[in-house]
Amino acid sequence: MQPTPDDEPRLARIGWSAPSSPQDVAPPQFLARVVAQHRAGYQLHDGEATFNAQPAAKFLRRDVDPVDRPAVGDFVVVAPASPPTIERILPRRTELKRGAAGESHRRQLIATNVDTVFVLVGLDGDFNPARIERYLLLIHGSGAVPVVVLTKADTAAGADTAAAELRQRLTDAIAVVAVNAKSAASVAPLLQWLGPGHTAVLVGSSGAGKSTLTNTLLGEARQATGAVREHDSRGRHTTTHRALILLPSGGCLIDTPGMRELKLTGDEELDEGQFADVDELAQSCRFGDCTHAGEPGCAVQAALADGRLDPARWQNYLKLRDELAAAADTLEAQLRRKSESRVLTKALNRRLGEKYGRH
Ligand SMILES: Nc1nc2c(ncn2[C@@H]2O[C@H](COP(=O)(O)OP(=O)(O)OP(=O)(O)O)[C@@H](O)[C@H]2O)c(=O)[nH]1
Ligand SMILES: [Zn+2]
Repeated sequence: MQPTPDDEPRLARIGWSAPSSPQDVAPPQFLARVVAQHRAGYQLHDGEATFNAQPAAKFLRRDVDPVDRPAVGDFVVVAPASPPTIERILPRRTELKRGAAGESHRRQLIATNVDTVFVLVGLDGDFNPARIERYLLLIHGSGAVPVVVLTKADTAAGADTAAAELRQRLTDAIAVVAVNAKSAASVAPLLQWLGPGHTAVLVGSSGAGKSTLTNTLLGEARQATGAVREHDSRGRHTTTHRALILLPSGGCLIDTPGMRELKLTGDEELDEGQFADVDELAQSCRFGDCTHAGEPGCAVQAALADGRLDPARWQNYLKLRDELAAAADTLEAQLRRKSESRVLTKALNRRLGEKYGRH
């Protein structure tokens, strides 16, 4: 059974848009959205209120891949037990991932069913086109649409030039909007990505204006006042607040701490959309494995020579490729260290076994 028409407005508030295939939700089970994940369980929103829920036992089995567990943004089928229990995850429209911090090499899901990722960059000291391209790379493949939002356009000198330069550097498919994040009129162009049934996230470094923009979109200063500084069990600060923000425009924003720290994992590939022209050139080189470093019949060098390819753009492509390669190397080194430490442990156990007769 599909959600009844009565449910639609309620679900639209939490970013629900009609699924491509019918979802059977048999009452008393109901649909809700994961808005936060805590050590102790999940926080869900049913379009009217938030409540705590537990995952069904099947999600906790050790052999379940973490990406197959409920994540922030998921629409889930809930059984109204005490506590309410997440029984099923509905198919995801999009998946945003990042490299896991620390030991693990696994990629972590940051959020699902996100339609738009606003990449916030201040037009002040923060402005760094290369970092913007890294963000775009991360978003590429997630299914979400990136929009670059240049904040502080009201204070920065040369804002127009910077925006124009960035537009030239990026593919036309990526929107670049310069705003004063404090002004409702100035951020109005962003509302086209924030209508009913739409979900967006804000990413960008500290001070880029994420809270400011959120407040302006809300029309009230709720983000700062709603945030509470808490100590978790390891004594670290964690900011807890509502992770799913329902906007007056009908859309919603997901804001989780993890979202704010997107980073490269080495798994990403160069965005074909972003460098379609370069890829096309590279494909017409005489040698399939052309390194474009001076081989005969190199289409890239030819295009550089006759001005069809901008040298800055080519440098940029190379730099990004190197960064990706470096990230991939780091990943590989991590994996190697892990397997080496396993081998060392085995050797140590063997020596202990020989010395003390243990096996
Ligand atoms: N004039 C102007 N100031 C802005 C704009 N955007 C942000 N600011 C200011 O920049 C500072 C940082 O903005 P925040 O919204 O706190 O930045 P944030 O991205 O939420 O930062 P974190 O919470 O550390 O991640 C604040 O003092 C804002 O008032 C803008 O478009 N114009
Ligand atoms: Zn070549």
